[in-house]
Amino acid sequence: MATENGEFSFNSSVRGRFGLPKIQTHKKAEDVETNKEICHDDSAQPVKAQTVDELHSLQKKKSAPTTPLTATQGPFAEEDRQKQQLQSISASLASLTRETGPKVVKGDPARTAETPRVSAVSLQHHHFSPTLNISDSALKFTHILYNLSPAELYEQAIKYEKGSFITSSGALATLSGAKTGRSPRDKRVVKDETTDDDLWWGKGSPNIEMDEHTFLVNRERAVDYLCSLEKVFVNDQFLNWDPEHRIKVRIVSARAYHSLFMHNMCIRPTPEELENFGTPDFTIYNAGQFPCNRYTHYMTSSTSIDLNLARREMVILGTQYAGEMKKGLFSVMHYLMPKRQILSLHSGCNMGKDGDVALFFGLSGTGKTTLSTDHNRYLIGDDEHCWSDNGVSNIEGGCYAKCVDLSREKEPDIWNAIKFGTVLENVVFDEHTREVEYSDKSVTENTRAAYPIEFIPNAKIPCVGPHPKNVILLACDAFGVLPPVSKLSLAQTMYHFISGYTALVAGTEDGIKEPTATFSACFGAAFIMLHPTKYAAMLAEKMQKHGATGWLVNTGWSGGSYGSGSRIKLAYTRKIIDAIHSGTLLEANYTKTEIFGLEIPTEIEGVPSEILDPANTWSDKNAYKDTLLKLGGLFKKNFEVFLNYKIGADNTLTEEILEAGPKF
Ligand SMILES: Nc1ncnc2c1ncn2[C@@H]1O[C@H](COP(=O)(O)OP(=O)(O)O)[C@@H](O)[C@H]1O
Ligand SMILES: C=C(OP(=O)(O)O)C(=O)O
Ligand SMILES: [Ca+2]
Ligand SMILES: [Mn+2]
Repeated sequence: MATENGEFSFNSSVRGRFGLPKIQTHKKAEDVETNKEICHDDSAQPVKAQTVDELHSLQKKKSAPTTPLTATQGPFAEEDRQKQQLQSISASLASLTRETGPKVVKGDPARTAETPRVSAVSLQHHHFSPTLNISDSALKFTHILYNLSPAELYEQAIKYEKGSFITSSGALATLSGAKTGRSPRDKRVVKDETTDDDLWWGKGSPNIEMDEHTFLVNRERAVDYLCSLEKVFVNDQFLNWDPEHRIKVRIVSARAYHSLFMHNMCIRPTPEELENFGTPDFTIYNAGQFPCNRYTHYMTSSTSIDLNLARREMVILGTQYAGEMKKGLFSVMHYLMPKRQILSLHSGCNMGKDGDVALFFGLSGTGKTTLSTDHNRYLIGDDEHCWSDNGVSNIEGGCYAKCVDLSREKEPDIWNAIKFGTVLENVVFDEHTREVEYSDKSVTENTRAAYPIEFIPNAKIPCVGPHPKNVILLACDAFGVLPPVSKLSLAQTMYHFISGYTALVAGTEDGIKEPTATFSACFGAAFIMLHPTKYAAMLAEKMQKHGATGWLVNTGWSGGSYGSGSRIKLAYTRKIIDAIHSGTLLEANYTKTEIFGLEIPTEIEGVPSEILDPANTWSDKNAYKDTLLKLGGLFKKNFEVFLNYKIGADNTLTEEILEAGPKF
């Protein structure tokens, strides 16, 4: 019987009639003699604690210092280092109008009694006159949760962030709030003397200008918001596995979800690397819960993602979608790397047992993550890479997979990566068993899993490889007229790279919708900073130099457009990709398609031959021709803006590229 306070007890009258016999507690004579009055439950030693607090303190061991102190460093070296680290963080969080950075202290404010505290540190601008007004925020402490471990971040998320739960496989389910995808129209880039000349501005460009002053207004808003909190998360991590071109990034955020996401997505420093981290090369201020002020110049919504290349800072206001941080840093790399003659790529990348590397370009949802994650190959990365004279390197330390309709059978490696440490965004799960229902789109269709790359069993660590042999352009063609695979000439590869086509179907719920074509230069116009032809010229030069072959793979529809046809089976696409990797497709027989002039193979092992030419798969031949012409027209129209550009130093290549588009 349950009592009022939930305990369970027997009714005494019931016990009287049906209960167990009473336990006899008479002392035996021998026990009294040997002084064993107490009845022991077990023979183990009792704990060495007098209080519960003392007992709890026994549970946690202090992390061992990683770098042994040398004699010359002296006993205070560790304290000095900690102080320097906190000073650097206080400098990052300093208001630009007041005299000091915030007083920062390491550790969880809820556990100050048990956290070994380094004395509070704040950055002093000694050159400022002391008459400058001190604000209330300068009188309080901001607790810094610095590079916490996944376990610590789980605890923070579950304790303080609504919508955080552990799923049955051990992943951390989170909600990203009102925004469940990126907000490209809310991106702003500071236009100053340097960027005015360097960057791509105007029609088609993702770089919408803002001035330095407005950036500082938003930066101050974010910093004041973050410093007003009791605690903020700070991640110090790296980008780019190429040690020569590694970038140090600091992410300041207000949510454990954001900190764990970036822990997974950026390269994680070793404890030694962290000790010598020093000053970051780039800093993100993520104040996503707090909106921007729409009375501010250049603001057209309550969301603003602001990039200032001169200050090497990014400010996020009004969106908690975590992908904004990783793709924001990607934009930065699209500026920094080409300056060093390194090509930055919106592509997945993997490598065969023999060292053959393939790149997978494509817009969101076309299959970069799915197809670069291949059980028979080494994964170098799923989304962002650099191609330098040394070969390829992943920019990131993790993967960000779409989870909608995820199945263990079709994508076992991604399925198995969703375990303890993985951030699962916006998924729906059973409230009791915490089994995730991947087909449920109640929150969003863009459900995601972010996990460290080593969660994929055949990840190549370090994530670098030799020069690519195959460059695969992925298009999810919802019109259903592009062939499942075509072999491209260099000029065709450039034409399709600059076009960056895909066609997705917006809103899959009510009724059949027309597919809408998207053209996104370099398969990532939202992230490039220079004119598309700059990246195209570098890609052409590298492909030529290293003898890479270009391919166009349609991961979208076959046998009709969205609504009448069906999506090409993932198993078939995998067979096509296998044939590209093995080199057998290069040796196949080819025929040429009309309009687009694409070379299509007549046979591929494991793929029904009749689907290789889309003309065969449509029952209504007139509808096929009309749709093909329609898509060709869209390509032509999109390319008009590129007609007056030269690609690289070679005039003939430019002419060939213009010739490589659809003809009718
Ligand atoms: N034939 C196919 N090829 C590739 N992906 C497919 C195919 N059919 C269905 N899909 C699904 O399309 C989605 C591709 O998304 P993803 O790999 O995350 O794209 P990206 O990384 O380019 O954004 C996955 O959910 C995958 O299961
Ligand atoms: C995170 C993203 O990348 P992708 O969809 O290419 O995986 C995104 O575009 O928001
Ligand atoms: Ca993308
Ligand atoms: Mn992806």
